[in-house]
Parts: sequence; C-alpha cells; structure tokens
Amino acid sequence: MGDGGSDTGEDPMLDSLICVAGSSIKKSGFIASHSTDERERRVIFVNAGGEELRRQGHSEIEVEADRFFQGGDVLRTDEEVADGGDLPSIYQSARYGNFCYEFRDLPPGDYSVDLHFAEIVYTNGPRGMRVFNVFIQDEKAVSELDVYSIVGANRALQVMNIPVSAGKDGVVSVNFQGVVGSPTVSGICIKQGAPELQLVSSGRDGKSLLCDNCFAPVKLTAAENKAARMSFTAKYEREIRELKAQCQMKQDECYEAWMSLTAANQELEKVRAELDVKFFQNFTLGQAMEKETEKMAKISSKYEHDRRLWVAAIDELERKMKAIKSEHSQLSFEAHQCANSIPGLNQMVTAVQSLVGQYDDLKMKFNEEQERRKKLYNQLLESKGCTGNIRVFCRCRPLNMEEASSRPQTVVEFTDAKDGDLGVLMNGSNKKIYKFDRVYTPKDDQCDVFEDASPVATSVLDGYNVCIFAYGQTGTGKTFTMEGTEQNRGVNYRTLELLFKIAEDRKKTISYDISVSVLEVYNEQVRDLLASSPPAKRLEIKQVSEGVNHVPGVVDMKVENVDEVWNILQTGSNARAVGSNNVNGHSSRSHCMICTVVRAKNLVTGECTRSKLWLVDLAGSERLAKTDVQGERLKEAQSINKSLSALGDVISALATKSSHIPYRNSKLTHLLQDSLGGDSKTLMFVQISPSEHDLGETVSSLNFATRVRGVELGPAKKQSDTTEIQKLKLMLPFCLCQLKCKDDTIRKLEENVQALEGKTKSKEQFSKSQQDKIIDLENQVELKAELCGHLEKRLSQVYEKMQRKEEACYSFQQKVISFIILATFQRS
Ligand SMILES: Nc1ncnc2c1ncn2[C@@H]1O[C@H](COP(=O)(O)OP(=O)(O)OP(=O)(O)O)[C@@H](O)[C@H]1O
Repeated sequence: MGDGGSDTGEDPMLDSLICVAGSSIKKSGFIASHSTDERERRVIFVNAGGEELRRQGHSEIEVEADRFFQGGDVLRTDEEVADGGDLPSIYQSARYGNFCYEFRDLPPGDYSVDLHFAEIVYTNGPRGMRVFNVFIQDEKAVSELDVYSIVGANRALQVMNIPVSAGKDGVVSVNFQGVVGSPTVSGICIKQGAPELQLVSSGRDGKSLLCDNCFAPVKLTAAENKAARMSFTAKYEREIRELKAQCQMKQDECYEAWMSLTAANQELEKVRAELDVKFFQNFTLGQAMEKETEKMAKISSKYEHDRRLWVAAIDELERKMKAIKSEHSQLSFEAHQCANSIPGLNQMVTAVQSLVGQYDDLKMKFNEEQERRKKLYNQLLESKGCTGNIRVFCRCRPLNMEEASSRPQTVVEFTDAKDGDLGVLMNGSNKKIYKFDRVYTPKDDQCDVFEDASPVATSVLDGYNVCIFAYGQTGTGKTFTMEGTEQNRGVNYRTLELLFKIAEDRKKTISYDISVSVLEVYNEQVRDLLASSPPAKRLEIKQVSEGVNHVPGVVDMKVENVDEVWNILQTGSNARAVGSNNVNGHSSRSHCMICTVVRAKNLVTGECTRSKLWLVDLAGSERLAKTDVQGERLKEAQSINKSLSALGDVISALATKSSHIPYRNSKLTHLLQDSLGGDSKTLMFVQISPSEHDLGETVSSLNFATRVRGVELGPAKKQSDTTEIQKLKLMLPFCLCQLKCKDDTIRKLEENVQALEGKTKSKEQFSKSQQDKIIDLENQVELKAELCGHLEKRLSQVYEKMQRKEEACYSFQQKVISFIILATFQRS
C-alpha cells in the first residue's frame, strides 16, 4: 500500500514496475493546469461510469459523460474520495468488468493518455483483490495494477502520460484485462502530442542521451551531459541502496511470512486432521441419526398401527358392553317381572316341597304295599289248601257218546269234590280217595277251571316263571282244557286275555311287553309252529344263563292286544302234528308248548322283570299195549312215553330234593327247566276219564298226579288280611296321578327358575369378563402411550444432540475456510 493521502510524489521504482517508459503513477487526483497549452492539449476527457462534469473558473474543465466504451458495468459510491484533486467526483464513479474504450476520429499523430483510478469497492481490502492490465493500441501500457495496494480505498490514483499514436484510422483503443478480479477505471483523458521526454539512459558514446520512447538521440552540451550523468548516477546509486534495503526488508518479510505460513500450514494440517475426525464423527452421527430416525419411524408407525387396533378393539368392546348391559337390564327386568307375576312363589315352592315330601312318603308306602300285596297274594295261593308250589287240579271229562250208549259204569265219585277229594271205585265197591287242590266234575265248565287257574297264570305279571300243563290219557280232554273250542275257549286264550286286562289296569304303574311263541316237541324234536316255512336246520335248546334256556331262531311274536292272541294260537294249533288212534280219533301226537314271555317295567320303582309262562298240552299218556299201534305211531308213542317218563323223573327228583334234577333227559323237561321247580309256580291239570274201561289209565294218571302234588318246593305261608291293602290299592292310582301332576308342575317351575338363574349368571359372568378385558386393554394402551412418550423424548434428545454437532461442525468449517483464505492471501 502506498503512503496514504500525503504521499503524492513520484515513485520511479513503482513506475518502472507498472508503467511503460515515459508514463508515471501519481498518487492523487486530477489537477488542472493554468497554462492554456495544457488545456488545449486535452482532446477527450470522459468520466467513466459517470455524468458530464463542467467546472468554470480560471481553469475551465470539461469532462464528458461516459462514452466510447464497450461492455462493462457502472459503479458508484457516495463515499468521499480523498486526494481527488480538482475533480473529486470523477472518482466516485467507475466502469468495471469486461470492457474496453475505443476513441475514434482522432487526427493521426502522437497522443498521451491519462488514466484515473480509485478503489471504491474493496474498501476493506485486502490487497490483491483487484489486479489488472491495461493495453493501449494492443500494447501493454500498465502491468498488474492494484490500486488498493498503492493508495488504499477511496483514494485517487493516476497513471499519466502513456504515449500513444493514432494511425490513419484515427482510432485509439484502451483495453482493460483483469488478472485477479475485474478491472475498473474512473476516467480517461487523451491529450494531444507525445509526453515530455525524460532522460533515462545515455547513448553509446556517452555524449548523448536517448529518448526512452523512440531512442532518438538528444543533443546536450558536455557540461549538461556530465551534470546529467552525475545526477543520474547519484540518483541510481541512491535508488540501488534503497532497493537493496527494501529487498532486505522484503526478504525478512518473506522469511517471516514463510515462517508464519509454515506455522499456518501446520495449524491448517492440524485443523484438517481435526476436521477429518469431526467429519468422521459427523458422518457416524449422521448414520446413527438416520438409523435412529428409521427406528423411530418404524416405532411410530407400529405405535400408530397398534393404537388404531386398540382404539378399534376398545370401540368394539364398548359396543359389546353396551349390548350386554342392555341385555342384562332386560333380563333383570324380565326376572323381576317373572318374580312379580308369581306373587306366591315362595308359598308355592313350600307347598311343592311339602308335596314332594308327601310324594316320597307315598312312593315308599306304595312300594311297601306292593311287596306286601305280592306276599299276600302268594299266601292266598298257598292258603287254598296246598303246601307246595306245585298245584294239581283234577278234571274229569263227561262220558262221550260212545261210552254213554254202551251204559258203562263210572268209576269216579265227586261227593267231596269241593274239598278236593276224588273217589275212585276200585274193583267194584273198593273206593280210593285222591286228594287234589281242586277237583272238577264233568259239569264244571271252562270258566270254573280258569277261575282257579288264573291266579297262578297271572303270577307271570309279577315276575314269576309259571308252568301250567295238562297231563292225562289220550282223549281225556287235555286239549279241551288248554286250548278249548272257539265257543268254549280254554286256559291258553283265557290266560292271555286276562294278562292283557291286568296289564291295561296296571299301565299307569307298570308297562308290559308281551310276546308269544308256539313250539311242539314231536319225536324228541323241537318244531316252531309259528314259522311260515320249515327251518333250515334243526332247532336246538341253548342255555342263556344258569337254568335259563332259549331256542335260537324260533318265531317270537309280539302281541299288543287280545285279538292277535286267538289268531296266533289257532296258527299254532293248526300246525300241530295230530293223528288218530283207537282211543281218540283226533289225538295229539306231540307236546304243544306255548311260551309267553313278559317283560315288565315298574314305572314307579324302575324295577324290571322278565318272566315266562309255559302253557303245555302234553301228548296222551296211554299205554302202548292199549293203543295197539305199530310203525310210525309206535315211534311217536315211544317218544311220548319217554318224555313223560322224563317229566316223572324230574318231578321225583324235585320231590326228593335231589341235588341233580334230570331236566336234560328230554326236550320237554329241558325246555321247561326254568319254569318247573325252583322259584317258579307250577300247575298241573290231571285229566281223567270217568269210564270203567279207562280205570287203569285213570289210576295211573292219578297216582302220577298225587306224586307231583307231593313235590314241596317251599314252605307253606299263612294267609294275611288284605283289607288294608285293598284300601291302599284303591287310593294309590289317585295319589299317583296327583303326585305326577304336582311333580310335573314343580319340575317345570324349577326348570324355569334354574334357566333364568343360569341365564342371568352366565350374562353376569360374561359382562364381568368383558369388563376385565377392557381394563386390561386400557392398561395396555396406557403402557404403550407411556412408551411412545419416552421414545419421543429420546428422539428429541437425539435431534438436539445432532443439531449441536452440526453447529459445531459448521463453525469448525467456517474456521477452516477463514484459515484457508488467510493462508492463500499470505501466499499471494
Ligand atoms: N270237559 C269236557 N266237556 C265236554 N267235552 C269234553 C270234555 N273233555 C273232553 N271232551 C271231549 O272229548 C274229546 C277228546 O278230548 P281231547 O281231544 O281234548 O282229549 P285229549 O286228552 O287231548 O286227547 P289226545 O291226548 O289224544 O289229544 C273231544 O271231543 C272233547 O270235545
């Protein structure tokens, strides 16, 4: 930089560095000369970037507005420009940028150019911000001019007397080219004539001087020449000394600058290393922040998603809760209504409970009475004169037409028949009395017979196994007693008819299921008389359980009413094997066995029984000699006798209480095993003929019957008074009916109450569980919200940290940039 405003003197060193020979730098503004020559020499004076200027007075100055330029821009300042001379305002404007001036229509000849400058932009420096060259007529006239470094800011500077020649085209061009930054100029003045010559060097001969511009010899006198040479020498020696001192100073400055630059470089390296570290930290932090941000975004999105789900779930639950509450209140209302609609509910419940108590009591009594009834009934049966379980009724048929016509003697006497005594006249006058449970004369009809037989038969309904069979000589009326005729129906039909009647009477307490099968034992073979076709294989007797037998494959017809019974019995009867012998024209040649199975269920006690009633029409027991048969009939008779003999053996074994009862000796006894003896009730009809011709067979049958009657299977029981039972029996159906009604009512009421209670309870439970769920969900939502708040807080902390880091980085970068600028500047 120059020496400030006060230093406006010449600086040949500076001139020689910057200007072409003959021109010089002046560190002040334009000063108008008082000489007319000088005024007249100014051909053109333009105010670059400014207006026309005119100053009147003793030295009139005319400055034209800016023209002749090409390109560039205008700069202006209001700042005062120091050392502006007579025209300080000329330095307050300037043209700058990429521009040139071309002055035309100048008369050919020599001219000199003055250039006016002031740094009005970079007022705070530093040096070197604007450095430029000036070319006049394409010759470099000014080299690397830096106005600021010479005079500083807002100070005027001139480069004066730059010689130039205009050719025939009359053009003078002034061209500005920036080295650093853009060039500026405040004014250009073209003056006529070449600048005054300066004596800068001597000629070869030492006697003349040469013009620096044109090297034309200048003629001087010897003394002048000597004085000039001495003056030049002294001047140059002084300048050389000054330059050396300046050089030394510059070297020192350079060294210091170098040292400071080295230190600055070292500092810069350190700063760069730090910067690298900071950059790395920044980069790492940036990455961490990105990750955190990503994480946070994910968490936020998950939170948002979860929150939406929870909100939806809560809404749904609230909706359900409302519905449940409404349902609950509706149910409560209904329950209250129900309770209100039965004002005497408690009394009713008490009454019902007492009725239940009564019902239980009556039920117990009923069961007891039933047991008593059965016992009494059995006692009643036994009180009818016999001590064993096998009862024997003797029935004597009337004389048939043939016998009646031959006037035979009757050998039977019925004087004490009512007491069960039967007199048989042996050998004319000798009378033998047979004792039976009942004796029927030929006058007694089917009703009389069944009346006595029915109690035994109907025992099957009480769960006893019963066997009723007719035994006797051929033609004595076994089939008539058991089967009867359509007009005079026998024990079989009457028994089944009575069973249905009693079953009907008892249907409120006991349900019965009755089925019938009809079998025949012929020649020691079992035949099914209800089978529509002969069986594929022979029927066999199988033991189902201890003492209980069954014939697999036999037709077992279920009968619902008595009408079906007659048809079944007739079907069986028609299928029976019959033949004729000389005793009976239509004699049964087989044992006909009707098996009635009764399944009973006591509706009160729940007791179930399964019992059997065998109704057996045995084949005739005539002796073989009498029947005088042969062939097939003989075989039939032998089979019949064998089975009857086996029956006799079983009876004898039962009578003697033998440990082995030979049931399996014949099909007949095998089939009857579970109903003959033991717990069963057995009734035997012994059929006899009144004719003296049949006396032998009659006595034989009566002897067999007497033996049977002697079989004692159980102790005799005393008869009880049945009056009380009858009374209770009459009361029972009514009580049962009442109890059932009450029971139904109570059950319904209890069911209703239970259903309502259950419904209310389940609703309450559901409501409670839903409330628990809601509380649970609310807690979860609260936890989530807390977690989110915590995360948001953490995120903001991370953001703050990042911001601080960024700020630190930024300030550090600024620092580094200023270091770099300083270093660059120092280097330049
Ligand atoms: N109590 C009676 N009253 C009237 N008629 C009777 C009576 N008993 C039997 N009869 C008649 O005697 C005849 C023979 O009777 P029934 O066929 O019943 O004898 P049975 O013992 O079955 O003979 P068989 O053993 O040969 O089959 C029949 O015509 C029958 O009607």
